[in-house]
Amino acid sequence: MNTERKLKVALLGCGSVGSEVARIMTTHADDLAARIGAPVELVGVAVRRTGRPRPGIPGDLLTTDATALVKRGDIDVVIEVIGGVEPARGLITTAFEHGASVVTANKALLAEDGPALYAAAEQHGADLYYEAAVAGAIPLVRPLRESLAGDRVNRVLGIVNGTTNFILDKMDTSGAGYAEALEEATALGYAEADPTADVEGFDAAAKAAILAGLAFHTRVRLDDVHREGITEVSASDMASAREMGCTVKLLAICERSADGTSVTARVHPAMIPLAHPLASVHGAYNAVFVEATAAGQLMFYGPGAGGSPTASAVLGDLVAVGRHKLNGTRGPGESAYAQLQVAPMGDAVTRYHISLDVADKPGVLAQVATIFAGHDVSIDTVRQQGKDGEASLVVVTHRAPDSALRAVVGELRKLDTVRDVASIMRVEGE
Ligand SMILES: NC(=O)c1ccc[n+]([C@@H]2O[C@H](COP(=O)([O-])OP(=O)(O)OC[C@H]3O[C@@H](n4cnc5c(N)ncnc54)[C@H](O)[C@@H]3O)[C@@H](O)[C@H]2O)c1
Ligand SMILES: N[C@@H](CCO)C(=O)O
Ligand code: NA
Repeated sequence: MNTERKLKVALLGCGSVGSEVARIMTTHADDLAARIGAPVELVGVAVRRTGRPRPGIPGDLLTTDATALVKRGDIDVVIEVIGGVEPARGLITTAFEHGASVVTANKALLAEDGPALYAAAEQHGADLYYEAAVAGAIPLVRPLRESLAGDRVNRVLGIVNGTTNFILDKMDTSGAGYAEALEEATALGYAEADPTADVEGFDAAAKAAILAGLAFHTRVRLDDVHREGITEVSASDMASAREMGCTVKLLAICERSADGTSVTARVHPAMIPLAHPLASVHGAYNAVFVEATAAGQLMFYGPGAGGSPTASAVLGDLVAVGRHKLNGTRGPGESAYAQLQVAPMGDAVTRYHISLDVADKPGVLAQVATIFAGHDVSIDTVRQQGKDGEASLVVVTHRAPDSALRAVVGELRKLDTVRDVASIMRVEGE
């Protein structure tokens, strides 16, 4: 080990993740030094307020001037765990300009401006590592960026948001409504005071953009990802899923088209069969399937959130980046050479579960079936239950383009005999 040389690290942000990063850097200092090849020295911690005691962090390391910290010029690695787009973006760019490599957990920033960050890293000969940004502790970024770099990934499908998985799991197991389940997620500290990013699917969509970019070697931005959150999922949707032998999960799905020329990325709630491994992902856990031509199907599972699990991923990146710094090498930069077209949601191929309230009289089923046939959508199953001249009809389709399925629903709504389209949910995982 090179004890003359120290790896100087600056930490930006000392919240849930940052405080755990600082703690593990101290408690595992000897192992980290042995693995990197030089001792790690935490030279500064940027916080919003310095007054509060931070166990294990000497007070003289704390500063409220993050910009001055990243401009010191002697920092090897900046760890950014502030979150959000600004000031994180400016601080990371300044860190590169002053010779540091960067480890970040910031999916929102990467999904918004990843290419510019990569370009800045490239320009200054630095590393940009972000294993913690997707699925917390679960190694997923590095497998896609490195281990599977020789294969052709065709699909990434999984649960990448712990908060929403906790809420949906609670609704499924206890019959609770959405509001009640969200309240419990907030009380347990999974959901933040403002849970919008999680429940509206923004967090999962940012992760989907990052995963799609890595999987398909193509730039995919947050705006390219079709996004639906879980706020409209009702206890009755959950009950119909159960009746079909399914549960409801918020899924992120990134797929290469059948002809290989385009990709789609989407986040939405979907029914999945109880026998599917994703149905057994409970609480705030995450799980992601990666399907590749040579490798076949791989499953990654584990804690996708929380201070300590996320710090594990940050520290793994610190070791990788630290080794490169000492050896004067770099890890992989951006790989977006494939430049595949990112197709709209209408091109995604999926299945629908549609519940309709209809008039219970001759010819209604035929009318409904004609609309499906008119858009080339094949019906898998139909279930009807009649009562007092009205009937509830549940139609499950085979796979079809989302645009065709949406057109079917539009026409069904116009039929006089269809009183209400009570719910529409996609079905995945079969
Ligand atoms: N918590 C998780 O489970 C988790 C999992 C994966 C990724 N992440 C990501 O990690 C990052 C940090 O998340 P967190 O949960 O620790 O958030 P957090 O809110 O607990 O911590 C962020 C900290 O940054 C501080 N901060 C804000 N502006 C600052 C500034 N200008 N200078 C210095 N400090 C500043 C805040 O005071 C806060 O203490 C985010 O990008 C988040 O998306 C979090
Ligand atoms: N809010 C995120 C944190 C991890 O990225 C979640 O619930 O999964
Ligand atoms: Na990860």
